[in-house]
Amino acid sequence: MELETVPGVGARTAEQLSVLDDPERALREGDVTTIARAPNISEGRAARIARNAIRERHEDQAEFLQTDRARELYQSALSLLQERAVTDHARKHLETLYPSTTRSRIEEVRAFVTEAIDHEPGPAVIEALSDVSPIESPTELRVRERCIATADAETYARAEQQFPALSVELVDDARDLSELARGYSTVIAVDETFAGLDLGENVRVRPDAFDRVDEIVPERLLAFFATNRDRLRAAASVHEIAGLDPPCDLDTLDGCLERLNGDGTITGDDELARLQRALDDLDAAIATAERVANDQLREAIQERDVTIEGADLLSLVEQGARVDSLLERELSEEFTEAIEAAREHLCETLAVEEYDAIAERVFPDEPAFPVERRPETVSQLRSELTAARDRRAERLKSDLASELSVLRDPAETLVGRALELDVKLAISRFAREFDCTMPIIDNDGTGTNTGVHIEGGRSPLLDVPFRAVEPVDYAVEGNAILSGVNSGGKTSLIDLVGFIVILAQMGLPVPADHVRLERFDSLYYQAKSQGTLDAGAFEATLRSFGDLVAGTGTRLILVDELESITEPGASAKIIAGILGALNEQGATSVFVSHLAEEVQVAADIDVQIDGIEAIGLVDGQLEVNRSPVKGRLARSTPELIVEKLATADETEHQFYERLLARFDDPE
Ligand SMILES: Nc1ncnc2c1ncn2[C@@H]1O[C@H](COP(=O)(O)OP(=O)(O)OP(=O)(O)O)[C@@H](O)[C@H]1O
Repeated sequence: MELETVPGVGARTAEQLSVLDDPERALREGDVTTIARAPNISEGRAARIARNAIRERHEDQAEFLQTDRARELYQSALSLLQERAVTDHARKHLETLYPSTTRSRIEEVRAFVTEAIDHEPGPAVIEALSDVSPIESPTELRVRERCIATADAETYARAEQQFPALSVELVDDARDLSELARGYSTVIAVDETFAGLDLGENVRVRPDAFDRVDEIVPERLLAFFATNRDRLRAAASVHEIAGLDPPCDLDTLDGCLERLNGDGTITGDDELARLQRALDDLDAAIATAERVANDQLREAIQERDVTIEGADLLSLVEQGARVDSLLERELSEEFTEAIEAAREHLCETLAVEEYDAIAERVFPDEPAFPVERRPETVSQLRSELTAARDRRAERLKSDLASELSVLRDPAETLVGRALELDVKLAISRFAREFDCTMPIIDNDGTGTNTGVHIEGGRSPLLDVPFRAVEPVDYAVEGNAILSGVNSGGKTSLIDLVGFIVILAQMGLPVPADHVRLERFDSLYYQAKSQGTLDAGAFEATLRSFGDLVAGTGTRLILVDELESITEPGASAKIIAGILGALNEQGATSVFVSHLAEEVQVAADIDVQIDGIEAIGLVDGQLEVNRSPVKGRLARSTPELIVEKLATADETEHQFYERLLARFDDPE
């Protein structure tokens, strides 16, 4: 059962969802597994609840964003937020924000946002966030040197479940147990019945093992912290830099992580390091010890004049003695010294004085030249060192795991909060960079249609740098036609209206000084057609308006130059008809049109006309007042140019004046 196809929900399968009790929160968090764990919800039910919540959310969103252009505007809003997030997790999480038609949902996000925009998005936090990523579960591990033993079949099944990293062995009796101990460095006997028996050095009776999983298999917890070491450190520094309240003592956490290698082994312990080094250097140290002894002996032999009486020599030869006995007789002192030197060298270079008894056996007192190690005692030394190292490592792991066990949940919270801060900072940066304010969303149910009122709105969607965007004021209540000079900013204005309404219903701040609006049930935005539509496409467009006027609920309708789809005369009649129907429904609409007058003439109702006016021509360029003037039909660009020619000192100015008069009185 895959949930990962749904944007905003973490890439998890239902199998991985152990529990799920709050799908709304899960959606907000962007990851169904981060929600509170309630033990009595089955995976199947959890997945069902999640799917329903996701479906509802999509239906909500699909209902609100009625057209491609409306969906594009939502995507733009999302992208502007996502560009300001540092982590993939936050980008995904931001996708869980959507324009909702539900008041409670909008208010819930607004509460989150209000807190979010208080956070200062300083460069140091942003930098620290780049190393944070969601907690990862380490791969399943197997510990081979330890096993669980029980004589009870039920306990066996339970142990198999609770100790997946260990082998679980069924034994008959204590003898079996001792037998088993030969194959493992530690056997954990979990039955009470084994308590008090003498079971050998490496058998431990732990009836409490089930309550102390982390102590019995510290590797599991250590692997978790080792896998997440870097992101935990990054999340900790995010907390420090941003001044967040950490869920645990960060110095303690850091101290623990300091003692852990990336592969889950222990580091920074002198004793463990000493034993490990001794093991690593064992062969080399023995070879050098041999050399030390032999060099010393060689030198001693060279320096000595050995005088041996013929009779002694004969007796020795007759006894079949080799040169060793000669050495023993003649150079015993030197030999003892050389052997001593070898042992000392061995113990010193390995720094394992406590093993000097074994060192004595590696280089025994029996004279020989050259001096050579005793291989069987070398391997004994090696196993003793290995056992000592393993015991030490195990103790350290166990100690560290017991310190870390209380940090397991805080660790998840730590990373979770850092990631959440990334989401908040993305919103905060958006709000700060685009000078946003929280819009006022009027309560519904009052029967009044507030429409949309924007003061000082600045669109981040324009192709000019944000600082160069001229603020616009615009209010629409009921239905209006927006007229205006070419390139005056009509399309940009209805984009801004749609964009602000989408942000507001997502629960987000809007790029304006002041915005007041009603909560709409849907946004219908018909973008400008690229040219005249063929009969089929024209019919489809008309049908969509048919559905629109037949629909219910509070609607915001934005339409850009519908006249471009067909002939001007027919267009004016159609627009007038649609406006009449929408008026009856109490919808809010803005129709951008160059046919404002024609529509007004064709309409049965009083249609408000607003105009984006050119103030004049500067160096052949139109100077425009981007805020529409209410109730005024804007003069067109051609009119302005004719006016300029008529008023200028042109020889043909009478001709231009006559042209201009036609604009004043089209009849
Ligand atoms: N508020 C503004 N501040 C700065 N520049 C703006 C603003 N509004 C629009 N513009 C600039 O004017 C250009 C034209 O705007 P827009 O396409 O919205 O005009 P229009 O009136 O719809 O044009 P047309 O009549 O050709 O459809 C934009 O690309 C943008 O560069």
